[in-house]
Amino acid sequence: MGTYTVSNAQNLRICVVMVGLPARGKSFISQKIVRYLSWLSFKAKSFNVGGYRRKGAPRPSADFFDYSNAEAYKIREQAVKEAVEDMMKWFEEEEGCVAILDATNSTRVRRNWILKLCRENCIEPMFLESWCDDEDVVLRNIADVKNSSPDYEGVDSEAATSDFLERINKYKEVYQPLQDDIDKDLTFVRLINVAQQVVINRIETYLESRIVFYVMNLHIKPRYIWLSRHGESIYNIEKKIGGDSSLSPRGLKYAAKLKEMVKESAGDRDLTVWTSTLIRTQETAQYLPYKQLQWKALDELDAGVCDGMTYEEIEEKYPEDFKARDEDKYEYRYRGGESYRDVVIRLEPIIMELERQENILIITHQAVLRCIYAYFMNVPQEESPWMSIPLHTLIRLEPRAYGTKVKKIKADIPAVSTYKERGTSQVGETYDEKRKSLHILNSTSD
Ligand SMILES: Nc1ncnc2c1ncn2[C@@H]1O[C@H](COP(=O)(O)OP(=O)(O)OP(=O)(O)O)[C@@H](O)[C@H]1O
Repeated sequence: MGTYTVSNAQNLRICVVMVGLPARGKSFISQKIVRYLSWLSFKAKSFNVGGYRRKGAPRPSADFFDYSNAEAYKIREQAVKEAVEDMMKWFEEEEGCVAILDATNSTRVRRNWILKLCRENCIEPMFLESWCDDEDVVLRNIADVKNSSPDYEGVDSEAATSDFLERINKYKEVYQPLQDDIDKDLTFVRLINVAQQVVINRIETYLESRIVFYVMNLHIKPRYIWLSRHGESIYNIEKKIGGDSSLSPRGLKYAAKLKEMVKESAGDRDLTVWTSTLIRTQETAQYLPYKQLQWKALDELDAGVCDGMTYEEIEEKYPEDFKARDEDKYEYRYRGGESYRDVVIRLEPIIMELERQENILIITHQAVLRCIYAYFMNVPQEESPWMSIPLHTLIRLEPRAYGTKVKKIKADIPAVSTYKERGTSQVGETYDEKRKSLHILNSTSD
């Protein structure tokens, strides 16, 4: 069943049943939960009923969602049945841990049907309702994602908005929100107007409580997250790993230039700078005129007995370890030090805090940055430790409805490459077409 970073000792299977009117962020929340849990090594998957419905009704108008439309009702029931069937298969065949049933699930009859199926299959049902009566938020959501949905291909945005509002009205006719009294025996969370108010009921397992804590921390305000490695350090030039050395003269130049780069990218936005506790990240942040915070959790992966050595020295002194790390870089733990998995565990509070915050600039180290980047960009574990993240480059992440946009800003100040490919103790890039995906941040596009 794989190794977990947070306990799932009881080998639980959870079905998060989304509830809510259209354009309430159900798919947004579903995808975020899947990304968060996958990053923590839980097998998680979202089953979007809209996607199944599109097979039978690719571009329906609002009338399709009228409950008295018997023909359409059949198609919609078929879609949910197919989604649930696939979900059950996934639990069985792929040993899934958390499935998300992403649909409106707006009536109690529908929810009771799912509840019964879950209980028959030893799956814990957890209802997650997003309730929102803020018309501005709903209109923004429609403009953000619905007008460009495949449902409205070729339809102008005004007509799409008006049809979508009509669709919401059809759902409102039958919608039964979760209620403290009637639903008191269910495990549920209600997010009211994003997370202005959160109601939780019968959350019993640790994993459920992690999910609740995560969704409570989400917000939808536009913001940027900037990531940068520290400037080139003396150890980087000497090809040594770890340590706590100062910046090289070129690294100091980067620190000075970073102030302009951030100013240009952020404009008048206020932001907070997070660094590790190591000298090289603080020297890199020294000219930035923003509030600064140091986090121990942002310190570089601890190389244990290999700290301060070059890769060549490691290969010579610890050949078996050197080989083992190349074979499974995510799991390999340096003697007396850490693995990538260990770093992910200690970064979890950082991710949680990042979700809560607005504009943040993080100045940290190669391995830590790979882990943070992997969370935002959904990079699989087997790839993330091999990503090339060059020195003297500012990365701007912009969280969007269903993903994150990346912009890379190069300082144009030369620096050594600290990238080590599999199977060699030499550092430096040898660009290889076949392994393009591992060099995401070295590609030329933004
Ligand atoms: N808790 C929330 N309440 C309201 N809006 C939210 C919430 N979380 C995210 N959003 C916003 O919802 C939008 C995405 O809507 P999404 O497609 O996820 O809605 P949906 O409820 O899945 O709709 P549908 O039922 O039509 O599939 C994004 O613009 C996002 O900012």
